[in-house]
Amino acid sequence: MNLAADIQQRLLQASLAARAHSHSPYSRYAVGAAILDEQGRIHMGANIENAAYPQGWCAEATALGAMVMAGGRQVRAVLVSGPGPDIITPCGGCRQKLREFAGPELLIIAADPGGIRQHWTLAELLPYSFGPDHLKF
Ligand SMILES: O=c1ccn([C@H]2C[C@H](O)[C@@H](CO)O2)c(=O)[nH]1
Ligand SMILES: [Zn+2]
Repeated sequence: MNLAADIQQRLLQASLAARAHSHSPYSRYAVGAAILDEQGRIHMGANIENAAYPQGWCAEATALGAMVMAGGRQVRAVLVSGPGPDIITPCGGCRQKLREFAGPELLIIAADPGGIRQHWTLAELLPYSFGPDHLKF
């Protein structure tokens, strides 16, 4: 995995700070996400649940929205933090949402308050993915 250690630490701190804003009174599973965009900026998000359960959304979705509204269009890396001890992995829907703004080489990092736990590429988590290029037929 080739993302500088200091940038990974910045993503970790941003993700944990975002996680503190989680609105997750139903699952009590607070999640934070930090996205590194093509301009080297970091965008943050937390999961936001809803009393009408299906209307809640994931931390990755919040962070993607923040990135797009700031003008970012490429995700270079994403760090997702959960409560631990089990390693968090982005849900299937978020893997696809990330695919819109990144290719198979996207670095996905999992963490918890104890630190970074795991690295994957998007290709590992979403093989044979459907992406924007499929619509250039
Ligand atoms: O990668 C993940 C996995 C789960 N959740 C949220 C959705 C829900 O609010 C809670 C429990 O599933 O965690 C995320 O935000 N990101
Ligand atoms: Zn998700």
